[in-house]
Amino acid sequence: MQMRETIFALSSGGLPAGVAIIRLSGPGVTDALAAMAGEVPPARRARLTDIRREDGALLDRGLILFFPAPHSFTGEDCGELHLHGGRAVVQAVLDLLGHRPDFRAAEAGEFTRRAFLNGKLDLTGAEALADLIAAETEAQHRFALASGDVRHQQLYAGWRRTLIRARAMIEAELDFADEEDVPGSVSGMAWREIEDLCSQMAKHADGYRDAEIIRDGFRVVILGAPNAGKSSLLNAMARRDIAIVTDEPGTTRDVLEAVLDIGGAKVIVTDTAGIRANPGRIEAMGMDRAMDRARDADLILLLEDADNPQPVAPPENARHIRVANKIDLLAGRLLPDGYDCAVSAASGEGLDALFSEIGTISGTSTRRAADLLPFRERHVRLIRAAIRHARRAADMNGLDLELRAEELRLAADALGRIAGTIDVEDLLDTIFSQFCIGK
Ligand SMILES: Nc1nc2c(ncn2[C@@H]2O[C@H](COP(=O)(O)OP(=O)(O)OP(=O)(O)O)[C@@H](O)[C@H]2O)c(=O)[nH]1
Ligand SMILES: [K+]
Ligand SMILES: [Mg+2]
Repeated sequence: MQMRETIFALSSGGLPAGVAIIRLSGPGVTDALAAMAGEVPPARRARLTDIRREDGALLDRGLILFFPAPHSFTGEDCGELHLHGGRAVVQAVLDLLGHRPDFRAAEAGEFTRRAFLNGKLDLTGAEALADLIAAETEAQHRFALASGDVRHQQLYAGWRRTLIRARAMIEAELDFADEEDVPGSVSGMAWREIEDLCSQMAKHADGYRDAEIIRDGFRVVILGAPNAGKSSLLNAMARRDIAIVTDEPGTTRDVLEAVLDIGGAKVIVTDTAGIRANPGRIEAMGMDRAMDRARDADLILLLEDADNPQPVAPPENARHIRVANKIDLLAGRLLPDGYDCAVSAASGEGLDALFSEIGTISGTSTRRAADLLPFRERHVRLIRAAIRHARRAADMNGLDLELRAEELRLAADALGRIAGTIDVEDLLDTIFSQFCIGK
């Protein structure tokens, strides 16, 4: 796809910086490079050169690179200017580019959007790239790389081919026979294959919860009676004073969060209001919030004062471990049975063991970071739609073959939308606007 306008942007981070990289893409790249550097450098070779305005004024001395179409990120002619990362240097070069005819500043994600339109990557590839740029933890980093892996595209494309092939077989049968679906016929085989495919797709879609945990974080909620030391524990885990700690029961009313990196995985720890019988009115509101968070948690730490245990019941079916706090107060006395971990939020004792316990439990999800998991809700929705149509087709035994073929077409189309093979125009703005400028 040939665009008329050449786009440019500062693609490196904030200024000032050691080096700033300005990226260009579009039909005007060669002219712009020649005008600024005297000549276009050989393809894909960095050249150190003076960068000058039309009137000959020197703006900087830096590296320029030229990536001729189609072997570039966007598939168009692309250029890069590696400048000294001063604000005035960069501004002068951006101004110069902005004054060229048919040049304009790129919008967020526009380079990647052009790459998609030119077939350099599919939609899942673009989404994985956005995740790679956003990745902060080691698990998110590994996950984004796995998501962008060609095996991911092949998996969905393979499923789609199976559906298209099955439909072709059924349509062939339509052409040759008027009678109903005969067991042992060609389409009988196709139906078994569709059933297998549906279970495979369902299993894949179920992995989305793990994907969410890797991307958005594993949610740990501290729950317990007033004064168990919940806020103290949050502060100790985060090594910062996030929550107010006092010896007054009922200090915490709101939910407070800390985002931690435990063993390379993102973990969100939440402190909540203490739970007790006969609370005051405001306290009761805090308790409601606490229980809401606990219901949504991936893991609840049921915290008790080891010296004065007041157990609190977790929400039904919620995954939880029992943690004893204030073990420094036991002074030689034995800890009662039934705790999974014992800590002192005051001294820090036992925190490492608690972290490693949380790491073990969250690890069942984060260890899957290198697996092929659906990594966007959009994908899961489309996979589930594909399963629905394919199952409908398979279950319509004895029914109109034409209707069944149509359901298979709908199933294949749903999968095609994941990669952006078919009608995605409406999606593009949503997906590409999530990028930063210059990508
Ligand atoms: N000795 C000792 N005292 C602790 C420990 N952890 C917390 N405390 C004390 O226990 C009291 C209550 O601590 P908080 O962290 O406010 O307890 P909380 O569970 O958040 O209380 P609420 O927000 O009121 O529900 C404070 O006086 C803390 O200093 C501990 O490990 N050892
Ligand atoms: K308190
Ligand atoms: Mg508190």
